[in-house]
Amino acid sequence: MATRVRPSNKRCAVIGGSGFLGRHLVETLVDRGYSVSVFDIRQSYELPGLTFHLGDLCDEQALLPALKNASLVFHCASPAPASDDRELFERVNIQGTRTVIQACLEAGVQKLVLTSSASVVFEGKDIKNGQEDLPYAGKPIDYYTETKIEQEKLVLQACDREKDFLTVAIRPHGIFGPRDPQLVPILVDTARRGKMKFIIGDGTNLVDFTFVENVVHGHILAAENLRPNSPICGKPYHITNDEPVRFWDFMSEVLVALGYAAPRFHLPYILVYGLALLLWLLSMILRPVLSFKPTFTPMRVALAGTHHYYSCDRAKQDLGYKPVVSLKEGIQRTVQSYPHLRKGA
Ligand SMILES: NC(=O)c1ccc[n+]([C@@H]2O[C@H](COP(=O)([O-])OP(=O)(O)OC[C@H]3O[C@@H](n4cnc5c(N)ncnc54)[C@H](O)[C@@H]3O)[C@@H](O)[C@H]2O)c1
Ligand SMILES: CC(C)CCC[C@@H](C)[C@H]1CC[C@H]2C3=C(CC[C@]12C)[C@@]1(C)CC[C@H](O)[C@@H](C(=O)O)[C@@H]1CC3
Repeated sequence: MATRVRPSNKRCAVIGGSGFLGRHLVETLVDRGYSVSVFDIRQSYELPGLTFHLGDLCDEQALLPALKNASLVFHCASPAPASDDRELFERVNIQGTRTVIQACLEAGVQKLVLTSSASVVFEGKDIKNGQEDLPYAGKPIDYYTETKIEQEKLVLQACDREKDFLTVAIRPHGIFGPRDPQLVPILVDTARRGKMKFIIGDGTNLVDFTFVENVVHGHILAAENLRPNSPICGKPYHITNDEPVRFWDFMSEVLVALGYAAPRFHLPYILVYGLALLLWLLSMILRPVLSFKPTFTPMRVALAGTHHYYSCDRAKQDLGYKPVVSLKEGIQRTVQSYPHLRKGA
């Protein structure tokens, strides 16, 4: 009779390990002596001793070899928010997450750490020092957020001590850092096209931007504290830099450090939001004949013109979390990592 090998608790799998956050997570896990296997639809780098498994997370048979002998799985894969593709989000974030849970149970995985998002409670209205007990957004601002909500519910509800399967969700907000494909590149592209002259609203709205290494730190603490008797089982945790900053100050600091002018002229929030909504509707109606992607989507305008910052007190208390890199240092390290995005480069 075959005996079931108890997976080593230093053996883990990272689903989405080729992505921005996933790769930072993988590198830190390897540094800390974990044996890591990466599952992704693409391979974006190589590291000695790392095993890559290429496949779609919606395919359980493709997933199983990557989870073999792993006691811990991090799920940080998602289609990019900018794709705005409802069918893709539903397939990957909802159906795919069901498949991930099923595959974990089949492979005997004991812990699943999901990368969720603080946006699961954001409806485009101000959130100041939001706690984890805020209700999920009743009217999510886009399909990405809508499916992140369902994904988080699936993972947290799957937590089952009887089955020896424990889950936890990390909700980061506004991740930035070296190799980010989103925040700084989109900002610079907008500036290069001369569209970063305006501040949406009065410019005093506070938001969280979180340096990627702090997000990684939160994930690893969650994994290491996930035990049958721990209070973190089945719960979500905000992970932020714990330094809310004015959205437009952050944007200006990054732009100026890369050689671009900071935005100066104010435009009323409601006007820009209305225009963004109109453009988005037009792009939907014209989709069959003309494809264009507006820079100022309703989601980006809402994020640029409202307060959205979150308390990470629960993570401090239950996980012993404390940011390891300050906002100032995070911005410096990020800017230095993008020489090709400097003005004139
Ligand atoms: N970037 C942020 O500001 C931010 C903030 C909060 C939460 N998050 C969450 O963090 C996670 C990682 O985000 P990121 O910014 O690193 O994104 P990313 O696009 O850099 O990484 C996502 C990875 O998932 C992979 N992937 C997508 N679909 C897949 C599929 N069907 N099968 C296998 N792999 C697939 C991609 O190839 C990619 O490597 C996501 O779950 C995202 O929702 C991101
Ligand atoms: C065109 C300008 C007005 C703004 C240019 C910068 C934006 C591209 C970013 C500013 C805030 C960012 C952000 C996200 C994407 C990029 C921005 C809109 C997320 C929506 C990405 C997905 C995450 O889950 C969200 C989160 O909860 O952290 C991000 C929120 C901030």
